[in-house]
Amino acid sequence: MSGTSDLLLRAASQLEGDVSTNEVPMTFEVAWEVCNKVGGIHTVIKTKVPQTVAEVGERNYVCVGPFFPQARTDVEELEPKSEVLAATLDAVRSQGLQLVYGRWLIEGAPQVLLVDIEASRHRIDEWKKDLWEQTGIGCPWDDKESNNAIIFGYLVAWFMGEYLHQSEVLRGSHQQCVVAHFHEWLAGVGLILCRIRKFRLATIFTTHATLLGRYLCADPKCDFYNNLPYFDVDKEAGDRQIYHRYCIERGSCHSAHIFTTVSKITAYEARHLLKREAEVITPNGLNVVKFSALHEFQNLHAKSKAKIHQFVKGHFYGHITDEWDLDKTLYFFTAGRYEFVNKGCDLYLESLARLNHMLRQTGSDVTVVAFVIMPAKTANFNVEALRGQAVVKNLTDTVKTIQGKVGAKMLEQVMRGELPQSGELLDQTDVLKLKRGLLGAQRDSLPPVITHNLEDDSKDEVLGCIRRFVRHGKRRREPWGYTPAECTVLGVPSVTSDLSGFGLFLREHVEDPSQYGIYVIDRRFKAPEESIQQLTEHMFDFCCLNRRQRINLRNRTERLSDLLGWSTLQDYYYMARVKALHRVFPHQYPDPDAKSNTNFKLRASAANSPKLPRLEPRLEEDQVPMDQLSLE
Ligand SMILES: O=c1ccn([C@@H]2O[C@H](COP(=O)(O)OP(=O)(O)O[C@H]3O[C@H](CO)[C@@H](O)[C@H](O)[C@H]3O)[C@@H](O)[C@H]2O)c(=O)[nH]1
Repeated sequence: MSGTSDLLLRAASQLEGDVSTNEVPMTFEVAWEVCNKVGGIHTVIKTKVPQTVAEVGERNYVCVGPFFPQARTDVEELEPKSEVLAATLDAVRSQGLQLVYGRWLIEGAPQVLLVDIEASRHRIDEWKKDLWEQTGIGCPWDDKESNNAIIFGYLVAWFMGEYLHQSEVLRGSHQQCVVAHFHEWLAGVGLILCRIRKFRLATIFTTHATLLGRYLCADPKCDFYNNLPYFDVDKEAGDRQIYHRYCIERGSCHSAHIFTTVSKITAYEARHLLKREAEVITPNGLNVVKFSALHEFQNLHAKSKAKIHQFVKGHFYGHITDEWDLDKTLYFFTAGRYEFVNKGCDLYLESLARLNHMLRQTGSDVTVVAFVIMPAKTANFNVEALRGQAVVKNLTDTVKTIQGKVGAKMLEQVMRGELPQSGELLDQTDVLKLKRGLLGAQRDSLPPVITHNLEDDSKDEVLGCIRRFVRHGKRRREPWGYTPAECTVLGVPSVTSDLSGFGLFLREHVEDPSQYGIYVIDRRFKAPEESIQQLTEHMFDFCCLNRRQRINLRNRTERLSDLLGWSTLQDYYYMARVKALHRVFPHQYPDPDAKSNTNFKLRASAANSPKLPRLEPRLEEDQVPMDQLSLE
C-alpha cells in the first residue's frame, strides 16, 4: 500500500461513524475528456491515472466520461468486481440508462464508466426544464455543447444517486466514503445536481481555464490582465452569448466542497471571474518515464531528428542547395490546440521573421525550419506536399536499386582480380534513370507552407500571419500549457511565458529556468514589442549554440522532469480530496489544515522543496567525451 493511502486509512480509522472506518474512500473522476481526446484535460487524467490507481487502489477509483463509439477500442468491457457497483449498474440499466463499464486500456488500466449521451438525448427538454426550476439556469435550445453538458450531468447524477443508494442498502452502517472530482464546466452539471439532491459525497471542482477568460482574451479590444478585477462578469458573459454556460461554470465552482485550479494565475483569474478563491492549486503533471541511462533520450532525439530530416528533404525538394546543410539545421515548433493568440502563435511567427533577419545579417550558416503543429478543419492533403515526399521516395528507391547493382558488379570484378573502374560501374540505363530523377526533383515554385488544405484558408490566422507577418499586440493567456512541460520531460528545450501557469510554476521552483533550457518570456508586465524582442534573442542565442552545447542543454532540461512528475504533483490532488472529505465526513477526516493534524501535511516533494539552484557555468557533462554523449 502506498504512503498516501496509508494516511487516508489512518485518518479514517481515527474515529468511528456510520461509514466504514477501515477503507480508503471511493473516488470518482468525472470529465468530458475521459476516453475522449479533446485537449489538455485528457492529458491530465490519462497521465495521472497510474499514480492515482497506485495511491487509492484499483477497486476504489473509477473514471467517468461520455460514451462515443470510438471508445469501444479504448475500453475492455467487464463485469464489476465490487458488489455495490454491480448492483448500481443493474439498477440504472433496468431504468434505461445506457452505459459501458470496463477497463480503460491505458497505463494504470483504471475502471471506467462511459454514459451514453445519444441514447438519452430525447430527455433534453425535460432535463432543461428541471435545471431551470432547480437552479434558475436557462439554456437555449440550439447550444449543442451545453445540451451535451446537461445530458452528461443528469446521467452522472443519476448514476451517483443510485450508487449511494446501493451502498446504503448493501453496506448499511459500513458504507465507504465517496469523493467525486469534476473537471471543467462540461462536467459541472452533475456536481450541481449532486449537491441539490443532497447526496452524501464529497465534491471537488477543478477549472482548467475559465470560460469567460477564454472569451475575453480572444477579444482584440480587451486588455485582460489590467481589467481583471473590474469586469462586470454577468454583462460580459451575456454580451458573448455564454451567460448560461458561465452560470453552469460558476454554479459548479460554488457548489463544490473544494475548488481547485491548475495554476496560481488561473486561481487569480477565477477569483475575479468566478468569485471564488481556489482552496488548492493542483498543478498539471506528467507520467515521467525515467530513462535508464542519460544518453537514452539523446538517442531517441537523434532518431526523431533523422525522421524529421527525411520529411524536410521531401517537403523542400528542389530547394536543398549548397547553402542549406541539413547537419546545421535546427527545428523549432509550437504545438497545441488551435488558439492563435492564447497559445502564443502570433509572437512565435513574428519572432521567427526577426530571427530570419538576424541570421541573414550575421551571415549564419544555420537553417531553421519552424513548425506550427495544430489541428484545424482540413479538406484534403496538399497535393504539392505529397508530391514532394513521392519525388524523394522515388529518388531514394532508384539510388538503392543502382547501389545494389553497382555493389554486385564491383564484387564480380574484384573476384576476377580486376580493380573496378568508376566509369564502368554505371550503365546507360542507370544514368538515364538518375537523370530522370534529377529532372523530377527540380521545381520553380516555392514549397507549400501547409501539409493539408484547410476547409477555409481565407480566414486562417496562421496562414494570414505567415502571408503578412502582421504583428499582434495581444497578451497571451495559458492556464497551464502542457506542450512546454511535455518537451521538458523529453529533454527538449522550450519557450513559455509568465502568463502561463507552467512558466510561473517554473519560476517559482527553479532559480533560473533558462539555464535548464526553458525560457520564460516576460509578457505580464512588458509591451508586446519587448517580449517579441526577448523571444527573438532567445531563439538567436539557441541558433548560436554548437552541437555539444545543445546536447548539454538537453541534459539540463531533462533534469527538471522530477519536478513535473505526478509522483510528486499528485499530492495536491490528494490534499484536495482530504479537504473535501473533511467537509462532509469531519469525524472520519480531521481538518488537514489543523495544527494538531500531522497526518495530512503534503509530503516532501520536489514541488515544495527549495528552488532548484542556479547551475555552474560548466556542468559535469561538459567533460564527457563527445562519442559518449551520443549523436544528434
Ligand atoms: O494536435 C494536437 C494538439 C494537442 N495535443 C495534446 O493536447 C494537450 C493540449 O494541452 P494544452 O494546450 O495545455 O491544453 P488545452 O486544451 O488548452 O486545455 C486547458 O487545460 C489544460 C489542462 O489543465 C491546460 O494545460 C491548458 O492551459 C488549458 O488551456 C497536450 O497534451 C498536447 O500534447 C495533441 O496530442 N495533438
